[in-house]
Amino acid sequence: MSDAQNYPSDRAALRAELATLDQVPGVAKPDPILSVDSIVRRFGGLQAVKVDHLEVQRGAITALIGPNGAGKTTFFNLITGFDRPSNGKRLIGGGDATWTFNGKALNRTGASQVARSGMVRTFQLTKALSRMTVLENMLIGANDQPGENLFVGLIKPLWAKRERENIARADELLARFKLDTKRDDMAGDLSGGQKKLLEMARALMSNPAMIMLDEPMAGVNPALTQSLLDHIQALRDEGTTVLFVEHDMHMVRHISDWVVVMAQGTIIAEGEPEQVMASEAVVDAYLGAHHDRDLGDDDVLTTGVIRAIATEVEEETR
Ligand SMILES: Nc1ncnc2c1ncn2[C@@H]1O[C@H](COP(=O)(O)OP(=O)(O)OP(=O)(O)O)[C@@H](O)[C@H]1O
Repeated sequence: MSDAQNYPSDRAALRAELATLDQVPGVAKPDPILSVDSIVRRFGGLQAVKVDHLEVQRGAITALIGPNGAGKTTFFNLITGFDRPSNGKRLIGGGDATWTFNGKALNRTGASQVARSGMVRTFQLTKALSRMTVLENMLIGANDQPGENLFVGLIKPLWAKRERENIARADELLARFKLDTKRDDMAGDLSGGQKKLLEMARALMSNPAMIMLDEPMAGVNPALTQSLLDHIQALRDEGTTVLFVEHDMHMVRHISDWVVVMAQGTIIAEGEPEQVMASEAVVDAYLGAHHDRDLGDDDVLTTGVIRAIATEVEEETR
């Protein structure tokens, strides 16, 4: 995590810095790793995304929340090169959508190049390749697979060394995510939660500066919830920037340094978790679609409860 020295690794210092910002949509960040301008995506007559300006703070955990259909996944798809803006410069007569990551313009960049530039993502529905082993899935995540570079691919000692390094990195990550005992199992045999962990571990194979997680908690049983939270916080502590979409408000409250709220394609609020989630506009926008959601009640699933369940299950499966 090469950028770690460039920003405060101490969470309190980072949050204190963020607390000084105006809590308004599009507010400038002290050290943005991602900066997005004027991005629009229409599907027929529907304007799914219209973001005028957004900056994501380097080294922070930023949550992107909003009701179903707010445009969160579409926004992820756009900035990671899996979709193109309706006002992209690539299009004839296109407009002015621009976004830069680590100072590099990405609006003309395809998905694989975006990943190479250090911004990797996971998907709402896990994309573990079920007929490949867990280790093989991990190796797909490496940026520099031997077969990808013709020169390296032709010279056996070079690719053999690269392959060994990639396997070592995969084993290290599998151990970290407690998937090492599953290394040679088919990915299709993993539980839903383990597939989420595998996807996150695979995304880390390329040592990204920023990881984007689309609903990391969806389909994860409570036993693995704390483990996922711990992993995400550990990433931030090591200097990786995290941007995640999530409907689980407990998770958002517990681990985010900053929260961005989307509704009907636009950013309607951003700020510190406690303040944003208490704001009337956000509660209105959110509860409009989620009458059953409580943005503030932490009584039911406290971190302590989750941790206790996680420990129990871990002991059982050992
Ligand atoms: N490929 C597509 N074709 C047509 N409409 C689409 C397409 N992708 C998304 N949309 C529409 O764009 C809007 C935004 O969808 P998107 O999936 O980005 O929302 P979201 O905030 O991620 O929702 P959720 O929280 O349910 O995942 C929705 O109205 C959706 O139906």
